[in-house]
Amino acid sequence: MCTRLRAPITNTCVHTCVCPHANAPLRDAAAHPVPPRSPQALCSQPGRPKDYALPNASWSRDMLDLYDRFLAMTKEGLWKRIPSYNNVLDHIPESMKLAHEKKKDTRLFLRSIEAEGVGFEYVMFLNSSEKRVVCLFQPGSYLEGHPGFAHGGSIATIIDSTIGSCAIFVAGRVMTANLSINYMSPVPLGSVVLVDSKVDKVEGRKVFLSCKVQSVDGGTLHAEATALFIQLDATKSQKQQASCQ
Ligand SMILES: CCCCC/C=C\C/C=C\C/C=C\C/C=C\CCCC(=O)SCCNC(=O)CCNC(=O)[C@H](O)C(C)(C)COP(=O)(O)OP(=O)(O)OC[C@H]1O[C@@H](n2cnc3c(N)ncnc32)[C@H](O)[C@@H]1OP(=O)(O)O
Repeated sequence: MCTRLRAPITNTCVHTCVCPHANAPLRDAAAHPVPPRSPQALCSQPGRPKDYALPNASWSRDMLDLYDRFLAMTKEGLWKRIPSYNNVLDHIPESMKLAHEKKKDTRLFLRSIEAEGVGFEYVMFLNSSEKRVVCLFQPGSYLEGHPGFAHGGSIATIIDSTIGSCAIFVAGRVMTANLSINYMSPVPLGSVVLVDSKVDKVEGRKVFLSCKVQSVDGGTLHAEATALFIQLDATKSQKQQASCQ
């Protein structure tokens, strides 16, 4: 089942697919052990690229419970799960692709580690009316910085991508012009954090956003960030594209 979602400002349609199987009813975690669930088992759509933003065997109980909570909220219609592929072009509707953009052997940075559970395990949910994207993030063991904790660059990456996805849904194609992060508490590898981003204001092509990275129980503020994204100027980017043909 796919619902077409109109981004409020740029009138872009973004397909968000809510997998019928993934709408599993909320589990009573104590009563039911967590069966390993692979994306293929949950939601494989023939001909579609693999959607990585679905539970897999590496997801902890915290991650699965949080996922179930947000998935339940998608039923009320305010929240939509954002599918996630390993090539950035798979996210862009054909109508928004630039003429020269053809799929090559590239990978979205966050999806560049194929093995489950050792890289960026994450799923994003969009609340279009609040201009907000929340990302459930479980950093894997290959993202280590200080022993046992996620590298600051991996935190910056998940923040940049969450805030960036929020900016995209409000302003279409954007690029990060400025990202400022305060790190308050290190994120343990394997833990689950909520990356909660929102648009604060839009001034012409400038989109100002903010973001907090918190523990699931809300008790720890790991980081907070502000960012400026610039909506790409079609003429400029085409000019740039022409120059690099
Ligand atoms: C499409 C819908 C699909 C739905 C997708 C759904 C989910 C997404 C899923 C997958 C995708 C995954 C991740 C996507 C999310 C995030 C993507 C990551 C984003 C990045 O990782 S991206 C890489 C890092 N990023 C760069 O590599 C940018 C390098 N940079 C430039 O490319 C230019 O710099 C640019 C384009 C930024 C601006 O260039 P430009 O020529 O277009 O605009 P210009 O310079 O005229 O600036 C206009 C006004 O912004 C002000 N301004 C500019 N920069 C400023 C700054 N730093 N501080 C304060 N003010 C600033 C000026 O002062 C002026 O202000 P004013 O108008 O008031 O004078």
